[in-house]
Formats: sequence, C-alpha cells, structure tokens
Amino acid sequence: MTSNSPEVTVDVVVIGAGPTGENVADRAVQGGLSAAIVESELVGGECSYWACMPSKALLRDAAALRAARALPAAGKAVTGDLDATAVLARRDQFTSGWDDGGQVDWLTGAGITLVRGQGRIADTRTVTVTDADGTTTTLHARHAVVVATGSAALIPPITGLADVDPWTNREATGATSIPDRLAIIGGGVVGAEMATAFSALGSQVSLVSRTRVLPGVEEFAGKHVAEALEANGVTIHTGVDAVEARRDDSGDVRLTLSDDTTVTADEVLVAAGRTPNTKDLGLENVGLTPGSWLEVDDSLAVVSDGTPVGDSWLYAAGDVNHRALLTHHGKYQARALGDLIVARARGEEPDLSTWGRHAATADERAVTQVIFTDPEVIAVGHSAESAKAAGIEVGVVDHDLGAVAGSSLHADGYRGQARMVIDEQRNVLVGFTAVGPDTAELLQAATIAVVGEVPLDRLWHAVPAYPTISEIWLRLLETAGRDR
Ligand SMILES: Cc1cc2nc3c(=O)[nH]c(=O)nc-3n(C[C@H](O)[C@H](O)[C@H](O)COP(=O)(O)OP(=O)(O)OC[C@H]3O[C@@H](n4cnc5c(N)ncnc54)[C@H](O)[C@@H]3O)c2cc1C
Ligand SMILES: NC(=O)c1ccc[n+]([C@@H]2O[C@H](COP(=O)([O-])OP(=O)(O)OC[C@H]3O[C@@H](n4cnc5c(N)ncnc54)[C@H](O)[C@@H]3O)[C@@H](O)[C@H]2O)c1
Repeated sequence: MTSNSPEVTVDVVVIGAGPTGENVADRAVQGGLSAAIVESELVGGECSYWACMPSKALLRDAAALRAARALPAAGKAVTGDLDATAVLARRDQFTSGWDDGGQVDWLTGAGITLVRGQGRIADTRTVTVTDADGTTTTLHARHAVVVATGSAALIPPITGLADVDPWTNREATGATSIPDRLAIIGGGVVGAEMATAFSALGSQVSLVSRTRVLPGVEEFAGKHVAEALEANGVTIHTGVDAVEARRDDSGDVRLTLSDDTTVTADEVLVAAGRTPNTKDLGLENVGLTPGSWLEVDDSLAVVSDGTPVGDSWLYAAGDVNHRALLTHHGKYQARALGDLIVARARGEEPDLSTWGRHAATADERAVTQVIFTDPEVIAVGHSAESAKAAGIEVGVVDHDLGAVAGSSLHADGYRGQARMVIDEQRNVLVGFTAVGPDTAELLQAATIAVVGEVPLDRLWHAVPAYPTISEIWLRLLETAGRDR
C-alpha cells in the first residue's frame, strides 16, 4: 500500500457482492447506515452468473416439454427435439451475457458504494481492496465488516483430474455447446440437476457418485430422481469414487472408478461439493485460518474457538459460514444480520430469541430447498433421519403423490411421493419432503406449516382446493389420523 492510497470510512464494509452481500448492505443502508461493498468479479455473485439462474434456465425448456409430453393431445402438438441453441441463448439473457451493469445500477440506486477488487481483512475493522491495476484502497468500518465471499467448486484430489481441464459449475452453466458425452463426478444437487439438463439437451451423461443420488434429502426422493435419470438414458454409478482421470490424444477423457470401471466422455464436470472463498481474504491477520469455513454464533459474528473475534465486529453470512448453501438462506441471514448491525449501531440489544427478528432460526429448523430435477424435489426442515438424530419423537407419514385427483389431472402417469415428519410430542410438522413433477410451488405451504408450528389439528382446517396436487395435504392428514 502506498501512502497516497485512497482511504474511505463507512459504517459497514461488506466483502462479496453476491446475493448475500448485496442484501446485508441494503438492510444496513435502509437502517440509516452507510455501506461499501467489495467485489472482485461480478456484482450478483455465483448465483446470478454461474449457479442458480443459468442452471435453471438450462433446465426450464426441458421441463416444459416434459409437461406437454405427459398429456396426450398437448404431447401430439409437440414435435421434434429441444433446440439446444435456443436454450443457451435464453440462458444468456438471464446472465445478461455475464455483464453486471444492471446489478451495479441496482446497488448504486440503493445507496451502496461499490469498490471493485480483491478484499482482504488487514486489521480490526479494516479491509484493503486491490483492484485489477494493483491500486489499493483502504476501507475502515465504524461498526462492522461482513464476509459474504461465498464458495467455489471443490476439486477433489483425483489423480490427473486437473490435467483434463474439468468443468466446474462455471463451465457447465456457461456452456456454449452441448458435449456428446458428459461425465459428472458427484451425485449431489449440482450433479443431479446438471445430469437432468445435459441429458435433455442431448448429451450422453454418466453420473459417478460416492453416495446415492441426492444424499442430502429423504432416500425415496433420490430414488425417484435416479430412476428418471436412468429412464432418460443417464448411466449412474453409485457407491464408487472417481480415482483417476486422463485425456488421450483423441481428446477423450477416461475416468477410472474405484470398482475398476472406465467411463469415457468428451468433458468431465466436477460436482463434488464446495470450498469456501477464504483463501486470500487476510484471515491470518485476525487469527483465523485461511481456506476455512467461517464459524459463526447466533448473531452471525465470526467465532474462533467459540469466542467472537474482537468485540463482534466481524460477521459472516451466506455460503461462507456453511449453515445452508442456498441463495435464499444467504439472503435470509443477510436481512437478519443487516438489521442486527443497525440495532447494535443504535445501541439497541438485538433480538436473538428463537424466531426473533435478528436470529436466523430457519437455518436450524426450516431450511427450504427445491431441486429442479425431473421430477422436482422439495424439502423443508427435518428428514425422518435428521429428526430422530435431533432427539425428536418422530412420526413419519407417507403418501403416494400420484394418488391425488389433482396429480392425475396434471399429467398422465404422474408419479411421486410425499412425507410429513411430525414431532409427536408437540403434534406439529417438523419436516416435509415431496418428489414429483411440478411440485416446486408446493413448498411454501409446507414451510409455513413448519415455521408457524401449526398444530396438526389446525392443519385439518387448511382446506386444499379440489382438484389440485395440494390435496396431498388432506391425504397425509387422513393417513396420520385425526385422533392423535
Ligand atoms: C450449479 C449451482 C446451482 C445452484 N442453484 C441454486 C438454486 O437453484 N437455488 C439456490 O438457492 N441456491 C443454488 N445454488 C447455491 C447458490 O449459488 C449459493 O448458495 C449462493 O450463490 C451463495 O450466495 P453468497 O452471496 O453467499 O455467495 P456467492 O454467490 O458465491 O457470492 C460471493 C461473491 O463474493 C465475491 N468474492 C469472493 N471473495 C472475494 C474477495 N476476497 N473480495 C471481493 N469479492 C470477493 C465473489 O466474486 C462473489 O461475487 C447453486 C449452486 C450451484 C453451484
Ligand atoms: N436447487 C438448489 O437449491 C441447488 C442447486 C445446486 C446446488 N445447490 C447447492 O450447492 C451446494 C453444492 O452442491 P454439490 O452438488 O456440489 O455438493 P453436494 O455436497 O450436494 O454433493 C457432492 C456429491 O459428490 C460426491 N463426491 C464427492 N467426491 C467424490 C469423488 N471423488 N468421487 C465420486 N463422488 C464424489 C459426494 O458423495 C456427493 O454425492 C449444495 O449444498 C446445494 O445446496 C443448490
């Protein structure tokens, strides 16, 4: 840093302008504080350009086509295959051609100062930002520094993998053409969604996973997705690791699996989990370990050995704190945290009670997720297994989602399943999972039931309209029985 490098003092400095960082800064400004946000790549973060939005744009046309083909007359009206070029062009619209001008306009309009460059924590409440020209700006925060730097694809230590130029989520969501053969390492959410997308767009997909498909959700949901992927021509290898990768002279990638099987492909996508963006963040300057996830307390203050760093000036939200690697949970944390920083700046005590204004209670009790595979998976709160592990007296109620009038009207041969996980002592829902075509929009009803801790007796009065897929609620309640 040179002596004449710019110095700026604001109330709050946020490092990382992904969905989380943008929302923390916005809440702080709405609360009357000044905020600067530091971004080394594109304002909008991974979600806007290489994750949620482009991946869903790659999936949407195929989902619409499937829905039409599940009906006899509409199916007859649909001829031909998906136009992959048109799908990629629509994806480009959603990423604005990887130009963040629109999001920068939003930031500016919200009264947030954008500082472009790599942010590093230099000292207590001090962040240095080095831009592409090497110029360093020093930002001083009167109240708080928030780390919202997100995560990147984890590249596992597989022999030869780095040498085959593997795709990560960035190359997959930004693909400019569809490979004839795509091998995917990882059967989690990214692997399953990208297998759905690329198989529909014309790739011959091989999915390799150490675990079952979608290990993070109830087993029945992953099973439905795996069966559908196989029915769509995806070859699935579960219970195996990819142990070696080589690209031969013809350009083919050969993956050797732990059961000695070989998978040959044109490209290999690594979807084996995430690593925190904390390697080059100056964590060592405040006694933290570079490259680690940032552990936080209930106020989202970064802790080291269980104790907040300094006097709780350093916070972490979004993927980087590893609570729930989902955009909407990062934004939820951001709203609580932005308001908490404002409260503390005003000398007010934050409300960190369960479901209190400044507590991110849903991260523990009601994480919500939609997995946009074929069929879709929705989940909120506990699975049966996680509820048992949490010491809850669990009641599990399952029902065939296809055996509902609304489902049978929705699509011929509709297949799916739904599960309620009940806390028997309190007679409330603590978890809900469903798998089936077009279930995404059912999730919020379940979320309200879980977050509202609505007694099952009262849920009987939430009358689902006939004939909708939501009638699954009535079927589940009937299966659970009214005299509980
Ligand atoms: C393929 C894929 C699909 C996904 N789909 C969904 C989905 O459908 N729904 C969903 O809810 N979630 C989805 N996710 C997860 C979602 O993308 C993340 O949870 C979300 O992006 C996290 O937001 P964030 O703001 O914490 O971090 P990010 O979006 O990663 O943003 C962090 C920002 O910080 C910047 N940054 C990092 N380090 C520095 C530094 N030192 N200085 C300055 N700037 C820095 C980065 O450039 C980035 O812009 C998906 C993920 C993947 C990989
Ligand atoms: N729709 C959504 O909400 C959505 C979509 C995509 C991603 N995401 C989020 O992004 C995060 C990352 O997703 P992800 O799929 O990368 O990670 P993940 O942790 O969900 O799954 C990783 C998978 O890779 C497997 N694996 C790891 N190393 C392996 C190896 N060497 N060989 C074979 N298999 C291996 C694991 O067993 C696991 O099945 C998730 O937490 C998810 O919440 C969300």
